[in-house]
Amino acid sequence: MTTTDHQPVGQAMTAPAPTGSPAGQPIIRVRDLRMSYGGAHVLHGIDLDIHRGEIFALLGPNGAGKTTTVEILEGFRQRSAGEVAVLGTDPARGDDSWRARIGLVLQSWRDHRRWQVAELLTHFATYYPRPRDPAELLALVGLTEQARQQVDRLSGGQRRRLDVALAIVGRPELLFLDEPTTGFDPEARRDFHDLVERLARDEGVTILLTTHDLAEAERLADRIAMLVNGRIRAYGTPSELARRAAAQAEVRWTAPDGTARRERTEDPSQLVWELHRETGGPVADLEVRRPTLEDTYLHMVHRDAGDGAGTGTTDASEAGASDGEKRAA
Ligand SMILES: Nc1ncnc2c1ncn2[C@@H]1O[C@H](COP(=O)(O)OP(=O)(O)OP(=O)(O)O)[C@@H](O)[C@H]1O
Repeated sequence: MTTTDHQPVGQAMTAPAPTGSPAGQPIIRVRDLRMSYGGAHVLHGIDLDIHRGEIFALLGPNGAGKTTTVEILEGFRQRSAGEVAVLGTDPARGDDSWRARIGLVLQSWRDHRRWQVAELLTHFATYYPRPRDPAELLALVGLTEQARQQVDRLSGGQRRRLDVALAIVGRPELLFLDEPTTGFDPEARRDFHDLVERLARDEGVTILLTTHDLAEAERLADRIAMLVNGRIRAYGTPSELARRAAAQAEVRWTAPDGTARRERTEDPSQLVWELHRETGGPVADLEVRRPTLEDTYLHMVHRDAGDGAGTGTTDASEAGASDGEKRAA
C-alpha cells in the first residue's frame, strides 16, 4: 500500500484576501517580500493581503522572520526586494501623517522610566491630532490603579498594557502587536486577548499580531499565516487550517512480522478493512488518529528546522504523531 501525502497546510504559499472580504485595496499588501541580512536570506518571497477590520496573526517559531516582516511594514527596516503597501503607502516613504494612522509598540518610551504612567500617556497623546482621553484609555487597558505609578515600577504584564495604550492613544487604523503576550500570566493574557478583540470588533482597528503560540493565534485571529524559515507555509482561518490538518487520518498497527507500521489516508475505514482482510483476523495494536492543527504546525516547524533529517520521511502525520506523543508524555 502506498501513502499519498498531500501536506495540505504545509506548502509554501501566499495569503490572499479572505473570501467575501470588503472591496477595495487591502490595508496591507505585500508581494514577493525578500530580506537578507548580509548574505543570510531570512525572508524568501512573502505575499500578504490584510483587510480592514481583520485580526491577522503571523504565526511562527523563533527566528521565522516575524519581527523582520513587521519592522519592514512599520517602515523601520529597509527590505531587500519586493513590493509593500501599508495604508496605500510604501512604508520606506511613509511620512508623519502616514505614521499617525499606525499604532505600534515603540521601545523609546522605556527611556522615560521615571515618568508616571498617566503623565507618559498624556505626553504621547500630544503627538496626535485626535488622541484618546488618557484616563479612558487607562481604564480600557486596566491600568487605572497604576496611573500615578512610575513606569519602571510596573510589572512585565502591566508594561505590555502600557505599550498597547501608547500604541492606540492616537486612534490608529492599523495596530502592530509583535509577540504582545510574551511573559504574561494566564489571567493577564486572557485580559489582553479580550482587549485586542474589543479593539477590532468594537472600534474596527485592523490588527497584525505576531506570535509563536498557535493557541493565541487560533483564539484571536480571523486569519493566520504560518511563517516558517522565512516562507509562508500555510494560511487560512483557524477552522480552515484545522479542517485541512485533520483531513488525513493516520492509521498505526503492528504487522504480522512484528514491525510497527503507520500510514496516512483520507479513508481510514477502507484501510482498516483491507488490513483486516490481509491479516485474516484482528489487526494488532490498531490505532486511528487525526492530526490536530498543532501537530501539523509543530511538524512544519521541526521539518524546516531539520529535525526530521535522517528519518527518510516527509509525512506530516508521522512527525505530527511524534509531536503529539511528546506532548502527552
Ligand atoms: N539585525 C539583524 N542582523 C542580522 N540578522 C538578523 C537581524 N535581525 C534578525 N536577524 C535574523 O533574521 C532571522 C529572523 O529574525 P526575526 O527576529 O525576524 O524572527 P522572529 O520570527 O521575529 O523570531 P522571534 O520569535 O525569536 O522574535 C533570524 O535568523 C535572526 O537571527
